[in-house]
Amino acid sequence: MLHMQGIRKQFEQTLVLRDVELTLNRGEILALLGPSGCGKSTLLRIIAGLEFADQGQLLLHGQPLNPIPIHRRNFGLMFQDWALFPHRNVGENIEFGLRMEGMAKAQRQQRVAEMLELVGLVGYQRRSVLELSGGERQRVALARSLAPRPQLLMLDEPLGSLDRTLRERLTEELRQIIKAAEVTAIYVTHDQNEAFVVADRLAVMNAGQIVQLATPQAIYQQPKTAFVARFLSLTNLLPIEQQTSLGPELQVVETNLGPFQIQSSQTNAAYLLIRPEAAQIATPASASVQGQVVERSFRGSYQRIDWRYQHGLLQLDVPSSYQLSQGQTLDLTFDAQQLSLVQSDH
Ligand SMILES: Nc1ncnc2c1ncn2[C@@H]1O[C@H](COP(=O)(O)OP(=O)(O)OP(=O)(O)O)[C@@H](O)[C@H]1O
Repeated sequence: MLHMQGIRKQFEQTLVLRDVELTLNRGEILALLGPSGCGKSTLLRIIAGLEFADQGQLLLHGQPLNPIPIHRRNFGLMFQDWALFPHRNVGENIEFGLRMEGMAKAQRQQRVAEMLELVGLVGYQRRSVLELSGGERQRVALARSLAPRPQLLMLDEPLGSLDRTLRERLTEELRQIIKAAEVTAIYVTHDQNEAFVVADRLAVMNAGQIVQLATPQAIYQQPKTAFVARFLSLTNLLPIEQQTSLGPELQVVETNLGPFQIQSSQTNAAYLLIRPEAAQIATPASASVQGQVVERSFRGSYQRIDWRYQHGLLQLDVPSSYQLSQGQTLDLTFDAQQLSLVQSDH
C-alpha cells in the first residue's frame, strides 16, 4: 500500500535517514523500533507530510505521495503530546475530524457511538475529558484519530506518557482496537516489549537505517546484527574465533565457551548469541561447561543468574524450581535450538 524508496534526510550536517526502503502492506501494523535519535519520528513526519525527504520516493497505491496535500491524504495521527481539547467533552473530541470533513450531524453522532463502542467507552460521550484517567484519555485520542476512517494511522510513542503497568495493558488493547478497525498502521516506539505486542512486523532502526525488517518472532529468533540483539536485551554475544561450514545449513563455531554446532546458513558470523533460555542444568553424564553462580534474582517462573565460566560471564535463565545459591558451582549445557549466529554491525 505504502512504498518508500531511497529516503534520505539531512538536518544541517547530520544525515538522519540514509536510503530507507520500506513497504507497508494493507491492514498490517508495522512498528518502527529504535533508540532515541535513530530517525523514527523523522520518517513518520515525512510520511505524514510534515517534513520532506531530500531524496527518495514515497508511493501510495503506486502513486507519488508528495503532490497530495496533507489534508487530502486521509492519514490519522496519534502523537504522545497531542492533547485532547480540554474544553470539549469526549463526544466532541471524537467528532472533531468529522466536523472538519463537513459530515452531517446525524452521521457524526452515529460514528461517535461506533467509536465509543470500539474503544470500550460507551456512555462516556458527555463526560469532560478533564475527568478521565490517563488510559481513558488515550482511548479517546485513539477514537478521535480513527473516527474519520483514515487509510493510514500513524502513532508516535502514543503511550509514552503513561506508567509502565498501564502501558502494558493498553498496548494489547491498542492492537485489538486497530485490528478491529481494519486500519493500516505505523507505530513508532523505542520500547521493544511494546513493539512485540503491537506489531505484525517490526523495522528495527539504527542511525537512520533499517537494520532488520521481519515479524517480532523472527527478529527475536534471529537478530541479524549485534546491535539488534543488544537492543532486544540479548546480551550474551560471544565472539566467534573460527567458523567452519559442514554444509549449507550447518555451521561449527569455536568460542571461548567451547565449540557449538548450529543449524544456520549464516557464514562469516561475528558472534554466537546465547539466549538466556538456552541454559540447561547438566546431568552427570552430559558434556557440560563448568561455572559458578555469581548473582541470582528471582523473576517468578524463572530465575536470572549471572554465571561465570573460565573465560567470561553470561546472563541465563533457569527454572525457579532449582535451589541455587550465590557462589555455588553450576555445570551447564546449552540447547542448540536457542543459539544463533549474528553478524557484526559493519
Ligand atoms: N527539525 C530538526 N532540525 C534539526 N535536527 C533535527 C530536527 N528534527 C530531528 N532532528 C535530529 O534528527 C535526529 C533524529 O530525530 P528523530 O526525532 O527522528 O529521532 P527518533 O528516533 O524519533 O528519536 P526519539 O525517540 O528521541 O524521538 C536527531 O538527532 C534529532 O536531533
